Amino acid sequence: MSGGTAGSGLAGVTAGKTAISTVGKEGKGLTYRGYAIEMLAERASFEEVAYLLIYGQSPSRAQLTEYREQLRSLRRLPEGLKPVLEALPGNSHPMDVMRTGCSALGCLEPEINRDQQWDIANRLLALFPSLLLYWYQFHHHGIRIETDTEEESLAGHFLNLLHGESPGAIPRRVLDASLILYAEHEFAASTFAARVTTSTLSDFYSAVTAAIGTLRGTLHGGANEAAMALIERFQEPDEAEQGVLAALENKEKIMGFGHRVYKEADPRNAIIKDWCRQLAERAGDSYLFPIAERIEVVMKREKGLFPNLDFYIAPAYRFLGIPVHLYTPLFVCSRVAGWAAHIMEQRADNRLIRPMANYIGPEPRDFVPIEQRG
Ligand SMILES: CC(=O)SCCNC(=O)CCNC(=O)[C@H](O)C(C)(C)COP(=O)(O)OP(=O)(O)OC[C@H]1O[C@@H](n2cnc3c(N)ncnc32)[C@H](O)[C@@H]1OP(=O)(O)O
Ligand SMILES: O=C([O-])CC(=O)C(=O)O
Repeated sequence: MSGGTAGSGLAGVTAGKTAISTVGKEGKGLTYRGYAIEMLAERASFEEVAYLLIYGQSPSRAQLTEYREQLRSLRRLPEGLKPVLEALPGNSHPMDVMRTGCSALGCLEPEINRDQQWDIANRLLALFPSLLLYWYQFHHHGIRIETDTEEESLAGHFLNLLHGESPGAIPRRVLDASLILYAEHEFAASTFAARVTTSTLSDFYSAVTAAIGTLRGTLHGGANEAAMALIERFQEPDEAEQGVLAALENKEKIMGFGHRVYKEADPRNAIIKDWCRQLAERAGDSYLFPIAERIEVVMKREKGLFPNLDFYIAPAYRFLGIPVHLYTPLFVCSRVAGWAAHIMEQRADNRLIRPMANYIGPEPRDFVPIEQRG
């Protein structure tokens, strides 16, 4: 883009190279390190995918066993973090808790040299569910939980800390699949924020903290909570249809629909929708899933728009008994794997990311000192 102005919001601009994933490339859909998302979501585990993203190759069986063990050993909160989490208000948005918790960890366990980057990535991956649920249980139920469980997977660990018991196979599997779907997405806004921060030679925690703050907004990761808020407004599909038509008439955005890169469909949607349908059947649900499906039909008919990953993940998480304000933090718990891979990739071939702006302000003019102004 030399000379001209990039499209608004950098739409359509290629801003760098990556070997981590492809998004919306013709014939390639969504791949992590060359593997199709459909195969990963069906056949792999989240830990396997995190390893693939962070280390650049699939683990052997022995490596995966060792990696799971390593992550399990990193779940305990540092003592210094507990008072910080306890001091935060109970009515904070949990994304603010994630952002502050990550930043505080950067003070408690700072990155002194680059060789630590793999350890820090794994520590964040292992610790984020503990951090979030320690704060949540302390403020919402008045208890100080132990954050190391015997659960093998992050999904099982999260549900165990949330519900206080080991989850069943289906909830564990669905949450695991959703984490695989959330793990990585090329130069999404939060990842780009992490790369910009990294490009100044800043530390790992600063890059992840910037990414968390960027994910929080409803045009990005915050859309999953906003989608649930929309779906919950309605009691049945006809009401949802009328409500969505009225919102569109008002030029409101329907969260969980559309995408900057995908033009016809988000390949992750079919996978999460299928899991959501299964959970609805298990729960004997007769309204959440039909309402969501009606909204999908209306959005296709009225706007030609399709659901992105954030839409059906919302009712799926509801069926898993996850409070709505923990949806975007769960996105963090997974995406930190992708962010970590991008931070490392940026560091390996770094140049300061610093574009230019087209100036549209006033022409040069004389400055009038304050005492001479009216
Ligand atoms: C995991 C993720 O982060 S996926 C993204 C999650 N975010 C959301 O679901 C938020 C809702 N979706 C959106 O706001 C957008 O589709 C985005 C932000 C994802 C992509 O945005 P952009 O590529 O900038 O598209 P933009 O916002 O310009 O939309 C293009 C047109 O489609 C419309 N449109 C796009 N998405 C929506 C939507 N969800 N609801 C209603 N209209 C929409 C816009 O109003 C605009 O219409 P216009 O040309 O008549 O003004
Ligand atoms: O790629 C994007 O812009 C947003 C997205 O779907 C993701 O981060 O998963």
